[in-house]
Amino acid sequence: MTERGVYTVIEGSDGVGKSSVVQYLAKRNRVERGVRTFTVEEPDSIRDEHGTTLVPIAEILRTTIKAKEFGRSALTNVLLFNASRRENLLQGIEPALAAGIDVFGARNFESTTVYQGFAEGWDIEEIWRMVLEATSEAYMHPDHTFVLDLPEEERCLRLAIRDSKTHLDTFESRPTDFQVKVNDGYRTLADLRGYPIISASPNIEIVGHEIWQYIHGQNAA
Ligand SMILES: Nc1ncnc2c1ncn2[C@@H]1O[C@H](COP(=O)(O)OP(=O)(O)O)[C@@H](O)[C@H]1O
Ligand SMILES: Cc1cn([C@H]2C[C@H](O)[C@@H](COP(=O)(O)OP(=O)(O)O)O2)c(=O)[nH]c1=O
Repeated sequence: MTERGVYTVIEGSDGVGKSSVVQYLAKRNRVERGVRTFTVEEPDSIRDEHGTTLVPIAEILRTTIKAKEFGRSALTNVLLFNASRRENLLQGIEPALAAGIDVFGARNFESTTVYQGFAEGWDIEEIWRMVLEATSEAYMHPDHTFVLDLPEEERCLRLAIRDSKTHLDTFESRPTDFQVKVNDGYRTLADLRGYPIISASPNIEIVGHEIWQYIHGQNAA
């Protein structure tokens, strides 16, 4: 019987380095361990090792979600994110894990908890109930979850550099008090659920290696 793949999630605010860490870990997993590895950066589609989109509807939903010209309530955001992750799970993540493919993901239901719950004020219990209805216990309990943490000034600097050529999306353009709730929300959630909080300040090799050691070393999370 094929051994099930390992699902690892990196969480944290916009611009802390989730995507960079996911790409670092996926590459290292392929090169050092020779394991087939996919990546998913919610709310985008899961992608294979060539960067090919496996769930086109998730990619389409992401465009709608990020369009700040379309006003919407917190509940609509919960529904949109859950629609995207349901299809990603059913068409991409679950079949990959069942086939023995490892999956590294940026964001999971903690993002909805923090952004739509702690920051936008939608009921947390209700969010968890709705995520579970759209997904599964396995989705809500990945093998590993890590939260990246970065001082607010460093985070803003990274976002400014990354997005200098593009425009800020629906969530990135929220006012500072929204962002404070997001940052605090991640720390609260990590404490509550026992997720390791990783400092995202050092360079990507150091941040990525620390998480790699958690996964494969003695500090297994
Ligand atoms: N450890 C790091 N040190 C310096 N810059 C980083 C580091 N990690 C990511 N970056 C840069 O910061 C920006 C945001 O990183 P990204 O991975 O896109 O964050 P996220 O996925 O959390 O939004 C990118 O320009 C990226 O190259
Ligand atoms: C998955 C998810 C994302 N979001 C937000 C966080 C981001 O601001 C935005 C996705 O933007 P994206 O650019 O894909 O992520 P990032 O900025 O981390 O690279 O959607 C939620 O509000 N709730 C959710 O459940």
